Amino acid sequence: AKNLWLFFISFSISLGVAIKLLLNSPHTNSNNNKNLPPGPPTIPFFGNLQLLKNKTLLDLEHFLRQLHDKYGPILTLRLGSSTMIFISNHKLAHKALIQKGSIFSDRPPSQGISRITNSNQHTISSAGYGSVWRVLRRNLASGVFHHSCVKSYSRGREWVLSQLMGELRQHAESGEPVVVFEHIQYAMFSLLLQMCFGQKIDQSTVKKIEDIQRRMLVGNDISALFPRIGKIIFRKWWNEVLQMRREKEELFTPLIRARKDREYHQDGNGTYAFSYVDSLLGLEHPDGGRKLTEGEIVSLCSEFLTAGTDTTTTSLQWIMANLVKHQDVQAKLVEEIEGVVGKEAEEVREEDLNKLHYLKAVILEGLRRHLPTHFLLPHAVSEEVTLEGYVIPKGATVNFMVAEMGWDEKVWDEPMAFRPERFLDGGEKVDITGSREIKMVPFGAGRRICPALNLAMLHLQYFVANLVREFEWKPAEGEEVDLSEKLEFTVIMKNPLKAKITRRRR
Ligand code: HEM
Repeated sequence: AKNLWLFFISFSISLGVAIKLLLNSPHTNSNNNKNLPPGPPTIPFFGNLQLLKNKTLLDLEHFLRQLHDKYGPILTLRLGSSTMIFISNHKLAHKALIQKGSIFSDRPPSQGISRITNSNQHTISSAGYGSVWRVLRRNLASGVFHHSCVKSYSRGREWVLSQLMGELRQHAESGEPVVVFEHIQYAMFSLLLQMCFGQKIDQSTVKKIEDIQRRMLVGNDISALFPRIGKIIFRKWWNEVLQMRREKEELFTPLIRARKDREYHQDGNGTYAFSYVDSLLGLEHPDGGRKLTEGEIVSLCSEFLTAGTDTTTTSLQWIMANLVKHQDVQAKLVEEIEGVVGKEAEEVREEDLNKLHYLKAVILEGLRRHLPTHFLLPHAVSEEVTLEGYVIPKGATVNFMVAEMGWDEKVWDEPMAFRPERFLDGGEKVDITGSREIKMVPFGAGRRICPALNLAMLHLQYFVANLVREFEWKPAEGEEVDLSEKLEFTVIMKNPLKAKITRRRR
């Protein structure tokens, strides 16, 4: 069984999703007589074994869709003693995440090896709703992602963009089709590494860190199935993960120590004002005011990189694929950009982005139609609570099917079409934070909303604008853009986009 709910990967997965959820929600037998949300009949002791037939999260999603048609927008599934609630409807999600946000913002406890990789739930995404989470999240959201701090990385973004453009120009000149995913993934990774460690990192270290992050993500945490004895039964696997963790510490620790005694200033040469590590080194742990340990900082940096790269890269690829498929949308976007920056400008600058309304509409449509994470990370309730008259017991895992919400025919006109115009003036108004109402919430909503929402939007706008401004994107010869989905850590393109690019100006 796979445990890609280990961390961000809760978005991905297989039949193990169900099993892992079981482990995340112990001691819920006492829920039998409560008025839980409806669901299919269960087999005593085992629960809904049909869940296990779903090999991937995409299968599970299809299965859940059928159940929602039958039982309504909120349903209960059980596996063993675990209770899992699934919510597919935007109004209910709003009630839970916003109106009852203080109760629905907890996380299920981590099991197995994930306790080691997240330093005992000392990362933002894994921490329960309490003081550790609050301190870590505030540090990231209002420190590192503060407008002025994000702005101080604009030179980093320019540098990464120029590297990316250099690689793509070679393809344009040779006429070789480009598999854009590989290039944007590397670019996004180097960008986040700079923000994390405050310095440009050489290519071979970037590759090594990328590799170790990936290996840890795809690993199977079988040990989580048997929290008490997993370490003994799956000794080999356990040791492998510990070894990977050591490798990660060896790579990260020198980068962390390098920040310890330095002045934070921008020297114009790739050293940036204030990095994530700098903020963590200055942070006081809520338990007794101690500093964070190096191990905890490693886990937090790792979370930062994982959370930020796959999500953004996947979204970028989906958006570019749609621009290749819908040449009219691409042409309209180029026209808008050229109207704002002029035909000969070197690049689309960050200051220009706010003037590009169609660009924003294209990004939003990309996020609505091809959400990289079809589910939010699993939530839990901090106390028993009622929702729509149903009891949500403490210990249950609450899962929000956010992709479904963006495809709801009752909310969206022709939801499966790619039509950015819907977001233009006079079109469908949307608040992607979901505070007022939920229509599409690619970043979640409420207290656990993605703290990097603005940064992620900036990255998407900046890269898409520059990619289409510099090159004309067409399908590679003999290829069609195939929008089939495949689940890895996020929902990616089954057949990665292959495009032929030509420069728009010399
Ligand atoms: C297109 C890009 C992105 C998307 C679609 C996205 C989406 C999400 C979603 C759906 C969640 C879960 C919310 C919940 O459980 O209710 C989340 C959480 C989180 N994201 Fe993002 N994200 C993106 C980029 C980033 C970036 C760039 C970073 C950091 C560098 C980041 C850091 C985090 C963190 C730390 C959390 C955990 C928040 C918490 O539990 O309080 N994300 N994101």
